[in-house]
Amino acid sequence: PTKPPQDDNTNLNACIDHLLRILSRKDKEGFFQYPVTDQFAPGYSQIILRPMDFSTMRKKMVQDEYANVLEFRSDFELMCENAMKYNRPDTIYWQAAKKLLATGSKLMHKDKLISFRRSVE
Ligand SMILES: CC(=O)c1cc(-c2ccccn2)c2ncccn12
Repeated sequence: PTKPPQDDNTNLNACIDHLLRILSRKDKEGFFQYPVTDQFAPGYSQIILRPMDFSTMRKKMVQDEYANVLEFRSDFELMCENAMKYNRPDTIYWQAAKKLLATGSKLMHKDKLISFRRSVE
């Protein structure tokens, strides 16, 4: 008999947890693990209106706030884009964000997500 469909987020959260582990492991300096504070980054909260970081993504996952992987990917892209907006291109933060974004785009490429989705159905 086929497995009954799990209407909870078990499969989705397992997939997001897997992606979170891979992506946050790339952030060796720990720049993206927690919310950026104004004391580290003067004026940050005035410039970046939608802050995002790995700990917030994990919290959203646990609270079942992601309906699919694309919503998770949007938060990941927002986190990288925030860093490339607030910081100048010659900073370690900007360069780390660009590198991380490239890794995430390859990992969560649309075609990959479609074939993965078909494999778990
Ligand atoms: C991600 C980011 O923009 C960032 C992280 C940090 C950060 C993250 C952890 C410890 C210290 N700084 C930061 N500091 C100054 C300016 C920007 N940042």
